[in-house]
Amino acid sequence: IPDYIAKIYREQSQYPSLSRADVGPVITSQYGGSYSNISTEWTQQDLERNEIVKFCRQYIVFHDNKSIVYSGPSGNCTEIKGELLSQDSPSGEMKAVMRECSIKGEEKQFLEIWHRNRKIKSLNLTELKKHGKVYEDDQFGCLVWSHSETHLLYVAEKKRPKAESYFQSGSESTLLVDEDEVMKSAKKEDSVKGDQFVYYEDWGETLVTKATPVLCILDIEGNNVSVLESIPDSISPGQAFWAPNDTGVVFVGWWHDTADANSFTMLCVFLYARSSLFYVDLTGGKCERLSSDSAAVCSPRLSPDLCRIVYLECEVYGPHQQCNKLCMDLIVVDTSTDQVTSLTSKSNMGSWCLLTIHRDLMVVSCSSPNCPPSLRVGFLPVSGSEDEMSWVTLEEAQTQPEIDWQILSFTPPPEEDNSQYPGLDYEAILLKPKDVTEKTKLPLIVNPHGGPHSVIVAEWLLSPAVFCSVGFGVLLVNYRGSIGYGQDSILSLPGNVGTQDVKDVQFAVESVLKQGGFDREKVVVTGGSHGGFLACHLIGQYPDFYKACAARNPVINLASMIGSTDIPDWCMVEAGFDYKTNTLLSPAMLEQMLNKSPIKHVTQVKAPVLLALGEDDRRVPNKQGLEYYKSLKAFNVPVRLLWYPDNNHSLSKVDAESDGFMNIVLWLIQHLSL
Ligand SMILES: CSCC[C@H](NC=O)C(=O)N[C@@H](CO)C(=O)O
Repeated sequence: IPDYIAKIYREQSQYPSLSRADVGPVITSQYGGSYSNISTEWTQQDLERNEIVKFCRQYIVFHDNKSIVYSGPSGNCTEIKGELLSQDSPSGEMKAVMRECSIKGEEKQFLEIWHRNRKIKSLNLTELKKHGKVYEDDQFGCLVWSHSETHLLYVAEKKRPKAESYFQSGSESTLLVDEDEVMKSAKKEDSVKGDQFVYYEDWGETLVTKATPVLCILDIEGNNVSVLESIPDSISPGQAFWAPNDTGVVFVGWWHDTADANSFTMLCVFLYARSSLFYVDLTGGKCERLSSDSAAVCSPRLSPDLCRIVYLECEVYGPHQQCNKLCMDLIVVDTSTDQVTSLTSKSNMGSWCLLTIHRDLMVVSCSSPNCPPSLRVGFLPVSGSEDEMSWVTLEEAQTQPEIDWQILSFTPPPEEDNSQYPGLDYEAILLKPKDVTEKTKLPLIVNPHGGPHSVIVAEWLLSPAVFCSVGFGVLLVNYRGSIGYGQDSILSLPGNVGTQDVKDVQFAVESVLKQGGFDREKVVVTGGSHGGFLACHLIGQYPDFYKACAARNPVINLASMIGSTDIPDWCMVEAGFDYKTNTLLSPAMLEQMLNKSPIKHVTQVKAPVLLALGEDDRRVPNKQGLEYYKSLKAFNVPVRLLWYPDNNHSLSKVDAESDGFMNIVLWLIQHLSL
């Protein structure tokens, strides 16, 4: 059995995901036709190399600016190695690449400029020592060409003064005997004694080692990098772009509490903290705030007519991922009328993701739980004709015939309605193996997502697809509090975690069992993070119902986690309190946190538990899972612990993800006696 399942996992993991698409400028060919080049980036697990590989493929799309006349690939796939960031220039003539490579065992970062078929510049940023490592993450990182194509804007770690010990050999000035030596030493880099072991607070999970971002500009012609000095120390900049005419730069600035603005050890930083849009004028150096100073903003974009900035805004702290994100469907927002229209209402594809739009030419990735991602292009129809939207497929994907899926809706029973936010429904996605006989009663895996304010959309999902291919039904529950169902749904959950979400999942499972087709004696639960919190709650609150459980980095005890997670605000908000950085926890607050935690029900647990923990998890520190492991052992519940070194909260390194999957499926099979 394990070999058979591993074979299916290997096959299904070979479907790549689209991570990016760029549309080049419209080119008129010598025969009069117009075309655009589209470059796409994909990712795929490479089980042999134990890496997620990134590759690119180009396509050519002939069009008349309204519809597509002809399209197709213009080459094969090429693997991308060492690229941290890349960006084509607006004219399409040049490309900038931020590259990391190892030279004689030392990691170096280069900024390369490519022109047509050659590399015309390769600037060793590490040697230049103007700043620390470049930020390549989605939160702060950017690489943006100026409109004039003469400058590049990016974010990097602020240069830190060299730190040395008071006792470092040669550091004592008395050892310098002649004056020349004293002069030479003064010219050496400034160093700070005694700061070698000072703790630098960073931005937490997935942003470790990133503490103090600065905006940097490369003057391409002059080979000169300058760090923008006029941004106040109390603001960490990111997500930047050039203002029209390149006279300034717009960016998101995260405010942080500064104890000492000149030291690097002052931050009280969570990405969910207050942030505003800023403009820094490059001629006079003035930095001004453009948006409110009491909200959180992100994802600013300059409109194509260069007249407006579009960005997302939400309240500071409160539930993470509260209503400020468009997802689930591809929609058009008419900014003059506020009307929202679906472009994909006629499609049976579960999920549409807009990768880019350039002069109304859209590039999308679409997929379903039974169909891996395919690449499509199409022109945005004129307002009112959204129904006529027509898509051209550039890269087709095969529907998996053995998987059936549907979206289910649930209305909580009256006693579970939330009196403050009444009348909220929720949904779940059910995957079932196709072609099973009427009499077959399938085992069911229940999987609530994490967050809790996130969502499982009806897209291609590797693990559920493999579970289904080997004979399990999979129920993915978007309980009340999931995103995509409005702010009321999100707000209904904080203060009610461990009850409302648990009951929503249980009600969904009971409803599915009533429909028939599943074996009531073979129901198991899996989940990661807050999904792991729910899985552990469910086996504690319904001890005879679930026959096995598998949890990735689960939240076990809010009271013991608040002091060690990188997002303590999460613990307070989800437990039902307002968050302030200077709140002192009282015994009553800690008691409320404990009461809402799965550890409260540990003595009831009967289901065997598989725990998968990341050694470097900063979000839900592995001590949480260890606390549960020790308690389960103390109460003689079968438990197995998988420990993944060099892995953080997501356990998404290829070996961890594939090993985790195999261990989970075999654990469930073993404890269901399948
Ligand atoms: C203190 S972390 C609480 C759980 C975590 N929430 C936010 O980061 C979580 O559930 N994460 C989910 C989804 O983001 C996960 O799957 O890791």
